Amino acid sequence: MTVNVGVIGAGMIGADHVRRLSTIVSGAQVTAVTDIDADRAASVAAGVGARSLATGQEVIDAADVDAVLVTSWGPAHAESVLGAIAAGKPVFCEKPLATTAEDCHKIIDAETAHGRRLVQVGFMRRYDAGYRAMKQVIDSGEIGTPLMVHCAHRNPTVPERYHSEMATHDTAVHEIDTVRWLLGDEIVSAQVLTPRRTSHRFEHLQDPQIMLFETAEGARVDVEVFVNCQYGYDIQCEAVGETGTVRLPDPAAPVVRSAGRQSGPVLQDWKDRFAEAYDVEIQEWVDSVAAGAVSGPSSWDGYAAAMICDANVEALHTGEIVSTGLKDRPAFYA
Ligand SMILES: NC(=O)C1=CN([C@@H]2O[C@H](COP(=O)(O)OP(=O)(O)OC[C@H]3O[C@@H](n4cnc5c(N)ncnc54)[C@H](O)[C@@H]3O)[C@@H](O)[C@H]2O)C=CC1
Ligand SMILES: O=C1[C@@H](O)[C@H](O)[C@@H](O)[C@H](O)[C@H]1O
Repeated sequence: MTVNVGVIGAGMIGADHVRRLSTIVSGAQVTAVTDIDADRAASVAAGVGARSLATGQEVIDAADVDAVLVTSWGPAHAESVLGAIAAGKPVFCEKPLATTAEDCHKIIDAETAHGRRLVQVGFMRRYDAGYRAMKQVIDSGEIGTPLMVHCAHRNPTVPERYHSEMATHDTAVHEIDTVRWLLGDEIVSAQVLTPRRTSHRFEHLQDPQIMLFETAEGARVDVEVFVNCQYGYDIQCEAVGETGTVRLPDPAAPVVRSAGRQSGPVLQDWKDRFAEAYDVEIQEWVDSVAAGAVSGPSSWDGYAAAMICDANVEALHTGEIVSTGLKDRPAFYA
């Protein structure tokens, strides 16, 4: 079976997923594309022989669209996801699921009323080979009960429009989801420490930030977000258990020994770091749609991330330890 995909939002990652669906992923084709920038939609659609349509609703309703991929701006996500659920069509939504926890909850309610899962959220690190290998080690019990996780998310620079809250919503949101998934545990509180600021930043930005989370089972998680580190895109993660540790491997790269020095490259762009993870993520989504059983990060995971991000932003502004207020995961999302 070929899954016909309709795409809402043909910007940077939308166009990249269209390319991926057309040239890398098997069992899928892009049949319709929309964007509020009609020229962009037309150009991306033409590149893969798809139709360009005027609105997201037209894409959702199209007879030749079996499943919907939402890659518009965050504030527009909820409307498209709710539209897809109303049409009974599987929908892959790039993070965030919605920009408010309230909208995430509307999606949970609509999906639950529909009676089976339709939504997958684009937390692609769960598809990265290194993180998957880490999870296998943790789940095997080899390092004992996890006690701590140390993470770092460093970008070389960010543009002026990036502000302090984005360190949570745009950046640490990946660690928030990844740690919940790695540990199979929920984050119950958040605190943010604000070190001396780097001079390599726009004046309005608190950079770096150290985020401290506690899980329901009592593990402690620290996430360093440093988005003007200058030297590269660097993602680090180490879980410490009662009897051992496991560390995320760095991407494979040649080690050069020359002129009395040993050196190797550091990636500069997150698109390169997670390129393979995106491929696997979209392939597994297509396969799950074809099999009629959507899996992967769920609406509940999107909601939990939104709640934890909100608590973290409050913690940034107040300096307090803030409870995430998350209730138990509903059986529907077990
Ligand atoms: N999982 C990941 O690692 C990443 C996820 N993202 C997420 O993907 C989403 C898109 O990000 P980018 O591609 O970087 O942004 P972008 O600005 O390059 O593209 C967004 C596109 O959506 C279009 N758009 C906005 N509202 C629309 C609507 N109501 N209907 C149709 N089109 C609409 C815009 O015109 C634009 O072309 C964001 O939610 C972002 O957080 C982005 C980068 C990486
Ligand atoms: O979502 C993303 C970007 O918005 C963000 O800026 C990067 O640091 C992330 O790693 C990437 O996955």
